[in-house]
Amino acid sequence: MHIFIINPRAGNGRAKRTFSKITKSELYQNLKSTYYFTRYPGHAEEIAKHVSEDSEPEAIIVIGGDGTIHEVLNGLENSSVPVAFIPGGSGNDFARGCNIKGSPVEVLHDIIKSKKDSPYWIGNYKQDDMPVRKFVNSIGFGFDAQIADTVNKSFYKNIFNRLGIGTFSYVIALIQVLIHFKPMTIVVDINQQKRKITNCWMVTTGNHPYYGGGMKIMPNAKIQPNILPILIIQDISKWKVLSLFITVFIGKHQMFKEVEILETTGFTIVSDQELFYQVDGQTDTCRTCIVSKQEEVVKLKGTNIR
Ligand SMILES: Nc1ncnc2c1ncn2[C@@H]1O[C@H](COP(=O)(O)OP(=O)(O)OP(=O)(O)O)[C@@H](O)[C@H]1O
Repeated sequence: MHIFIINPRAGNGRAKRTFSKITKSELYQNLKSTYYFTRYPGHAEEIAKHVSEDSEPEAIIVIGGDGTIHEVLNGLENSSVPVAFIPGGSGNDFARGCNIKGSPVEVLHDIIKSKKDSPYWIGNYKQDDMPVRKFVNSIGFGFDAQIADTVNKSFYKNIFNRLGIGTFSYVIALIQVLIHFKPMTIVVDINQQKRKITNCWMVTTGNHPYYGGGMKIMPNAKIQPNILPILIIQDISKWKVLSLFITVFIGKHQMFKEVEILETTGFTIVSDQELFYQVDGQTDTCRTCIVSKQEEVVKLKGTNIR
């Protein structure tokens, strides 16, 4: 039995339309399957928990965006259940990172016909005294989190998404945040060494290179066990931040001397003040956060991970 979880709100209804196209295919009609539409934020997590606890589905097929796959992988109770993803969101960085390409029916074909699952190493994060959760794409603290928050609350996100230029929202939000942003002072424990970073703009890590709808923020990140690259930006002028973010799209921002990328197995970030963070595009605040790579793999179906 294949189980579809569809977020009808993802991509302004794109996921719903994608599922509707799929249901018309012979491939779907010959498949033993059932489906669930999510009804509210957090529902995909509940559905994934329930179906992976109570049964052994052949695969859970997610149709949505990064927020939906984030919820499903956080709800997954049984890591032997394979998961597959058909992009239907607005940013779709997870699909980009896993090299999932083609029309929805082609992607479904790859999922159903693939003989081998690909391992995917997700990350864990633990904010303050909250339970450990998982991040699928990236987690970032500071400037990028404030941009994500501004985009999520903006009136223009849906307009640009509908026009197919969703990344433009990030450019506008970047300028809005840039005007008021105050760099932070944090302590980061990386590779058993504590560093106090003053005038810090952002600290970000990811399981693959992409975020913000295609920005290659972690150019060297690979889908791999144990290693988490960490990117730190500090002591940079506001004008330089603008030019830096232009180069992020082609992954060349490493050439700025204010950008540092280190390899870690995990890190802890501590701040005296509430710290904005984004995880897979959703935002919140915390004072401390422990970030690491999860040892247990997620089994992915239908990807072309290189
Ligand atoms: N029925 C629903 N009504 C409102 N929100 C929902 C519903 N179902 C799920 N959600 C929420 O929708 C949010 C956005 O979903 P998702 O991130 O998958 O789409 P997106 O934002 O369009 O894509 P991306 O993150 O790739 O840019 C999720 O955080 C999820 O909690």
